[in-house]
Amino acid sequence: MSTTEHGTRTSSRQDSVLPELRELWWETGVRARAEASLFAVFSELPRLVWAAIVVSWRADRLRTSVVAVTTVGAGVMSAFGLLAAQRVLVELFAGGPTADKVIAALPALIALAAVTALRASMTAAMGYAQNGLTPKVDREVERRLFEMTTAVRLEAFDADAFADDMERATRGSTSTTDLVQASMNLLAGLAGVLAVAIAVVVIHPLLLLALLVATVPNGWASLRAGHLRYRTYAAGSVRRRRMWLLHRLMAERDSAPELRSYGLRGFLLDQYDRVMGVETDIQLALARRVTTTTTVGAMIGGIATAVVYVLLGLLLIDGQIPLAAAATCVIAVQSAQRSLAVVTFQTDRIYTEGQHFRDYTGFMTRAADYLPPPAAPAADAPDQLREIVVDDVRLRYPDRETAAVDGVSLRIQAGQTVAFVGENGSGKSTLATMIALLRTPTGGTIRFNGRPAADWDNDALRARIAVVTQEYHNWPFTAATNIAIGDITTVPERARIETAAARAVAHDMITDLPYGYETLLDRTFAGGQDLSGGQWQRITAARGFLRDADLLIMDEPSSALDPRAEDALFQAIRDRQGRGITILITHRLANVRHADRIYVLHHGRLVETGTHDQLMAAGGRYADLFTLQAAGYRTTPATSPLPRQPTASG
Ligand SMILES: Nc1ncnc2c1ncn2[C@@H]1O[C@H](COP(=O)(O)OP(=O)(O)OP(=O)(O)O)[C@@H](O)[C@H]1O
Repeated sequence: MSTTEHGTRTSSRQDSVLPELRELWWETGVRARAEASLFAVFSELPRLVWAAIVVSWRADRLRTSVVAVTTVGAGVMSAFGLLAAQRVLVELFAGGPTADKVIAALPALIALAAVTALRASMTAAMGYAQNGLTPKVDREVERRLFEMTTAVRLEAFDADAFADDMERATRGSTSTTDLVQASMNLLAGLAGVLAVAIAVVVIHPLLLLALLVATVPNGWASLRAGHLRYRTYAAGSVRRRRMWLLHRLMAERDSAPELRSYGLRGFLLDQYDRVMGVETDIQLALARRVTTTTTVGAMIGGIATAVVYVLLGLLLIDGQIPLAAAATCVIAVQSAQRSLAVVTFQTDRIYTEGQHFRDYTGFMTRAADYLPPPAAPAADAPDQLREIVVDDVRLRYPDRETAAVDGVSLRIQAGQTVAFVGENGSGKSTLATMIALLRTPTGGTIRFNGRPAADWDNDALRARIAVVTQEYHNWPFTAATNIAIGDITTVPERARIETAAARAVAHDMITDLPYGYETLLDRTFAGGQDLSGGQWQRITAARGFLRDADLLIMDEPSSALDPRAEDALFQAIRDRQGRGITILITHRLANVRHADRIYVLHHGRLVETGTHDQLMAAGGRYADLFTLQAAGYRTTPATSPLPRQPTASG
């Protein structure tokens, strides 16, 4: 079936709910807010404007003060301007020779020119201060977000919907500048409206009511349109994430080879059509509703303005107001309409951006629950890690029925090299991440030199631990910095970096690169290079060796290494024996033979413990796995000691 046919097929059932469009918990809350009444919008406004002022104040006090003063000043000048204009008209419409009328109007004319110039300079100063505020507010908010996302415990990333929550918070952080700007423009618009209202009331109170009638419908329409747009945004967060994912899968280098070798083009384009079908439909429905709402609002607004002018004419004919006052009133109506248009537009903006801003502040509050507890007063770090005791430790991931690590107890002492072995998913990495203080156990305790982790200064304790994880990250930095990440203070210490690289069999490979240690390891940059999987693994192993930590955890450090590199790496690991603690996780059991102790995990439980010889003699799970693996290296086929895993074909 062609792509177009796929598209047609899916567009005919656009309303069907695709499996990936699952509604998440936070969307329910967002929808409730998005469905708030107009009354709720207005009642929310003062709080949002206040929040904007607080953010702005924190970012730059001087510029915030300038904006506040010029906003009020410009409003006052508007009122004076109108009153001066009325004075000019009164003098010009009075009886007598024209020259006398002009001379009489001259003081008011000079006053009008002065307040107009003053108002213009205040508006210019306000604009200048606002432009300077934008980058400061951006920085203030974004930095706080990054401070939070880099501080939360790893568990946060396991929690359902945390990624969505964070995506929306990122959007919210960029909304803050808009919120601040809109709040200031709103206050400026309100000052303008207030000035006109005061001037109009002086002329005739009834005109104030007419003014409101002329502007409220447009205001309602623009508020409603903003409200609809937000609802659509809220409902589309999961879909947008999916689109982003598809974009990456179809347009990026990493997925390009598999996409072609497995012929995934049609499949992915079909996925795209499905998601976009739903998206397009929703956007079209939104456009229809927004257009209807704004058109109706504009029509009612137009009728209301006509009513205002008719009313003015009637008052004039009736002799209720003089001609000069009526003329001033026309100017006032137009000025008020301009200011009120600003007010309603900015109200809409504040409401819309305010929702995103609340996503940001809400995320910051929720994410704070994942911050590590503050260090105990006077908490310190041990001089050297002498002993690690894992006592009945368990960890269950959110949304998982069973514990990944279930009641594990063990003791590791200084100088020991221990190994965690077991089948895939048996809990080895989870146990190691708890010992590395990256995750907190949901039960039991881990003690370092006899004290629970919570009683130590965790940052200082972590500095004594080096971890090479299975899911290492290829940082877009130079080869030298990629290794220095293991102890970022060593960036300028080339000798240490090179020693660590040599231990991880990475030195020669790095010097062969076009710029040696200064080669940028990311092809997206000019002159950047990419490495093979095994070469990256050597770099990450070097990262682990750099700190010469009291505790080194190596989780599958050799899965991509060639036999020679693997042998050299394990030799370097063995060199630590008797000095520091090393925890080794590997499926290549030949490499754990030298370990002082081997812990065998199965379904999260510790099922066997001992040295290689003890475990082989016991003839249990370890012996089975080892014998099976060893059989693969024999030249003559051996009978498998393990029952084979059932296959799909039986
Ligand atoms: N972030 C996570 N969220 C939910 N479940 C997880 C998470 N990480 C691991 N698990 C689950 O916990 C169990 C133990 O995983 P773990 O990675 O500790 O196993 P492992 O023994 O290291 O496996 P492998 O040999 O494949 O590396 C598995 O069932 C896995 O699916």
